[in-house]
Amino acid sequence: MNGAFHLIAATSSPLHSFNRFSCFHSSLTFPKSDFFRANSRRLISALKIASVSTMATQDEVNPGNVKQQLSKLFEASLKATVPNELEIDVEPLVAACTAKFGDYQCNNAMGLWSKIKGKKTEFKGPPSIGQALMGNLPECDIVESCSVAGPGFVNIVLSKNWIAQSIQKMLTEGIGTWAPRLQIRRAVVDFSSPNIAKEMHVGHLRSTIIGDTLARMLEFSNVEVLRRNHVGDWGTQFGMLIEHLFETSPNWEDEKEKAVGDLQAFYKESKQRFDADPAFKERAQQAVVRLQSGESKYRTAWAQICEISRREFDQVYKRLGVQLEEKGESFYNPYIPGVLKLLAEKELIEDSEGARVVFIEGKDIPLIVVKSDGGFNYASTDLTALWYRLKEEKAEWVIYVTDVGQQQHFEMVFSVARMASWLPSDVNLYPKVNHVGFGLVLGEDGKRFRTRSSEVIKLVDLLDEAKNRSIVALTERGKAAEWTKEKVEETAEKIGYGAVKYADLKNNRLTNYTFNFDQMLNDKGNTAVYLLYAYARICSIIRKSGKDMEDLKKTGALLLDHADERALGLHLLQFAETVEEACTNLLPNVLCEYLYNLSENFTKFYSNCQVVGSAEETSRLLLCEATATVMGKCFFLLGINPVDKI
Ligand SMILES: NC(=[NH2+])NCCC[C@H](N)C(=O)O
Repeated sequence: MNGAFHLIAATSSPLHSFNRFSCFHSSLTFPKSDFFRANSRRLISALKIASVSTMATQDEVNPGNVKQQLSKLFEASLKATVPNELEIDVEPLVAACTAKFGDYQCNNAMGLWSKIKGKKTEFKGPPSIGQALMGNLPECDIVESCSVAGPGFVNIVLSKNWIAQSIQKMLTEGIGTWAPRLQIRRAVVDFSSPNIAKEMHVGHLRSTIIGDTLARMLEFSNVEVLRRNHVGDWGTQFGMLIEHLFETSPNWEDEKEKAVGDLQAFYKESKQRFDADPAFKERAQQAVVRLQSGESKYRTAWAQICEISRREFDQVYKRLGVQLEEKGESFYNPYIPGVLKLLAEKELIEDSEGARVVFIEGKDIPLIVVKSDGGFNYASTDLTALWYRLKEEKAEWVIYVTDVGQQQHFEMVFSVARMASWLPSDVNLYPKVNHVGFGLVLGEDGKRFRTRSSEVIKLVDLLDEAKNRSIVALTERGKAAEWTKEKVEETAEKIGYGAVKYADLKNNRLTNYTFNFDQMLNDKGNTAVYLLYAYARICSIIRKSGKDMEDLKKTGALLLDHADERALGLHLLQFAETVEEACTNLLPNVLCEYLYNLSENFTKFYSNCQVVGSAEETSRLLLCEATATVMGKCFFLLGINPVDKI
């Protein structure tokens, strides 16, 4: 900002756009319309407000976030437009748009009109408010021109030089400068969280994939993320497992894994005995008590069973490249009595039919925190875990990724935390909690995704199949002859696992999604395979140019003269606000959609603008580089490993 403010010249038709730089520098000349004359004094004060507020908030605003930057400008304009004495506080409503009059739109006029209608102002309706909002915009480098359309929408055309400069700045300073600015420092993401001794199923796969992406987006936003695997390692099922182990393998301690064999089969056997044999059931219940009271033999057997499960889970995490830190249900167990005491002191706990419960306003059923047999349950553990995360780990945002079926459970746990004042009553304030629910994974028959014999699908097998199918596809493309076996395998893993992740993430997470290998591994359409190919193509354009990109970034200039260059540039610049939206609203599909559109924009640019060998080669190579940088970051945030050669 150069300190001098430009005012805007209005044309006779409010629908007609005008050039923002068509007026003066140091002297203020007002447009001829009556409206602007009547408002001249307020315009000047608006400009003063604008200069102050921009300075005061400068370092909070993300330089890559267009929406945020425009909102700041409209905030100043709103302050100037709404007479102070009305005491109306309005948030700027700025959104990207595809209207032919602009790139962004400010939609405040109608809402504002409904608030001031009938009051004494000079406004005659939404269009005149729109005009004023436009007229009161502070001068800036961002906007090229504005116009008012229909019921007061202010359309904004961004300056292509500003778009180009912002991209070039990102190229030299790094894409980290476009990261969201969140108000928090530490978050917990509770995801994956399978149950020990049971199969990790496709629901856990969804949780793992979605949770990892959310954690990555938060980490990109410079938030410290505690990636928590809240494994189910403390249920009553351990009584039957341990008892079965002792009875079937007296030498279990020496035999270790051999004693258990296949954990799922072992679980099934012990469950069958538990259901069929009352004497065994009795012994199993005794075993739970002895385990929970800390008897060493029982603890050792428990740890051994957990270890076997853990190793199986790790095979899945390793394939997916997902980091998690296990703090299972058992971790919180010693803290439960203390936490319940805190709740009791606040008089939140009551006796009900032998159990201890918390009644929650607006809910028909209470949250049971101590069962009638005196034992703790899933809810007592989750309440305690939440307390621990907020109070001990000092997390400011706790996010739970599970299927939508658990929504009610989490709503109740969150309500109790609010009743205990661990959380503010305003759900939008930090510390904050969110349940990130997701729908079912369906098979092609439209039913729950299972094996033909209706067993739970082993995730390792599923991922292996994605990889093997990718090897077949690469072989068909002649890569097996061209590349080493390792390279084929590595590429197939990236494509295969990437395809599974993307197929899940691209849907709105709340909807059920159908698992279909043919669809997700198709190289056309909105798939990871298509996107990975697009990325590899861009890398190869840059490689084949033979230019030193680091050098070009410093010496070359990026211009966006062709319409398709401008469209691609604008889309690149919208990365910052998109990732912020995906992250704050916990919606990875928003980022997927962005990535797909980016690839489409690039294709259009590349088919209409010659890159290598053209007069604009330097600028266009920089645009290719920026596209590869943003795409690469999107892949990273989605947990997909790109390949630069396919
Ligand atoms: N804090 C939590 N409750 N996290 C989710 C746990 C998911 C649970 N183990 C399940 O498999 O359904």
